[in-house]
Amino acid sequence: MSRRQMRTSSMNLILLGIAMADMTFPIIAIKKKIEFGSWDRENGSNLPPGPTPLPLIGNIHQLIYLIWKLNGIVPTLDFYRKKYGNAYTIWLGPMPTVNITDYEMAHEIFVKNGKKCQDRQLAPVLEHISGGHGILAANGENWAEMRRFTLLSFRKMGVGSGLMEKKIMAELDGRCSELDAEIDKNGKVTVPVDFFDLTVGSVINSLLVGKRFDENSKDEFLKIKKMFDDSSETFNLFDLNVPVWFLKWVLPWRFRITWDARQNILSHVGKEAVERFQKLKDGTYDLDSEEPKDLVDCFLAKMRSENEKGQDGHPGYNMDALKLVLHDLWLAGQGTTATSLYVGFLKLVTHPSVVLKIQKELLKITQKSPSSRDLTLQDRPNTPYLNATIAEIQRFTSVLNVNFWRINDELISFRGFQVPAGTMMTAQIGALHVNEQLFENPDEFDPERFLRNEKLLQQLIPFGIGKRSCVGEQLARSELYLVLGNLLLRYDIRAHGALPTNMDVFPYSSAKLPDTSGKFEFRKIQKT
Ligand code: HEM
Repeated sequence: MSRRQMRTSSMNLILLGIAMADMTFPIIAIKKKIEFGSWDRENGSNLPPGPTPLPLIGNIHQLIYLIWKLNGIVPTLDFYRKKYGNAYTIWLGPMPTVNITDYEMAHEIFVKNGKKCQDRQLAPVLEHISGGHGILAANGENWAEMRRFTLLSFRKMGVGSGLMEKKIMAELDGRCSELDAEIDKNGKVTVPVDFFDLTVGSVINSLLVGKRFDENSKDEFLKIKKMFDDSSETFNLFDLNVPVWFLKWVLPWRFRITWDARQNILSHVGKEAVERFQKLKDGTYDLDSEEPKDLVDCFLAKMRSENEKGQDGHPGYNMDALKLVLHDLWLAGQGTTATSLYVGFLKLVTHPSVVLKIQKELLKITQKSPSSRDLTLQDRPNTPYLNATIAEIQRFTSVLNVNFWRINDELISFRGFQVPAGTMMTAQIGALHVNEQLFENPDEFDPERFLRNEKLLQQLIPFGIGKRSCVGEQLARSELYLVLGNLLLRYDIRAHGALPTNMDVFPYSSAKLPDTSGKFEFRKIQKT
């Protein structure tokens, strides 16, 4: 771990402590108008077991100690699971949080009782930036409308169908032709993490604003990406709860780093939308609502039709909301997918027998006389080994150390527990994916676990569960399948130098960030 990383990690741990001493209660309790004590047994609540909380500070002191001792949030959540079972309560100050680490239980709460827990506990700093618009840091009618709109627009643009597949493949082919040019000269090419970032970033950018990242725009993309990574390094449980005024006045550098990263993404993705809106007003651009070019076109068409309805139109369709939706999709879809691909290749180059099995499976399907072809989404039912490997990669990657909390708006009863309205609850995906009751020997990279027990595929929830689960799941699944599968068909891929082993450089932050210094060597596989 570099000195900078060590500094950030220690800082995160200290901040976690300050945060919990104790901001959470006044902020959430006042906002949600929840009375202190509403979690008492007299009020009919019977929360799952957990460590004994102290007045006001709850379990914060134990949390900080364990996170330090066990070196991370996921091992701490796993420790509590082993001690108290798959549903346990941890008190962040005087606020209880109910944590679930088992699939069946998560399904019972977040799917069967899905409507009762649609709202997120919004990080004040993110809510401040979003103003309640967008998808990620929004709740209620605004969130529901934007989520519906996004899913519908994705469908219109061919996500999950051949149309999107063509776009992903065109992007991959473009990137591969750059690699091939280098291989033709030197016999091999060194591939850093940027390759995955740019491939995924371009697919999302094309979907959102109709542009891929080429030679001219790639530096701009990498700059924004770096800013966002820097802000993610420091974003932890503290930022999820602390009020904006505290950040602004006591830790202005910390507020600025989050604010700048978000504003930069906003202005980058928003620029194209604003320019197009202006052209539409000037009459120099027209919308094709039958075949929208990208998400901006879909939104502008909807905005126009809602405006035409006058008072009856939905007020949520305006330029601010468009910018926020673009921001959220870019933010939520870029790093998650690119990290999964990068971690995937880190695992694959250290497990050559897995690669050989995948290649054998894929060649059987794609290498038919007289020529070979690319792998397509239609092949999925015939590639169980690749499917299992992608599942195992996603289990290992588990992009969130601590999942976003939902807040239930009605009492939820499960397995004899009674969780009153206003409680923070979540399926802790990271901890669930290392639960040895579900995934035997969880530290081992073992794709075949999913072939030995097919039920396991259902119990893996990398995209979350319930009403707030991932909007980009279909897109991400298509990208992972096409990019991983086709790269393995085209190239012999090995490690370039020593590979990093640290899969979570900032184990105290809310997202999992692997050491991205790893590089790969690609050589072309000669095809028939
Ligand atoms: C491998 C890639 C991805 C992973 C592992 C992933 C994972 C997740 C997870 C765990 C959540 C939170 C679920 C919860 O609250 O329980 C989420 C939410 C979300 N994801 Fe993804 N995601 C990925 C790719 C994408 C892509 C490609 C997009 C869009 C282009 C996207 C957009 C979103 C949005 C907008 C939300 C918030 C949904 C809401 O609040 O209603 N994600 N994702």
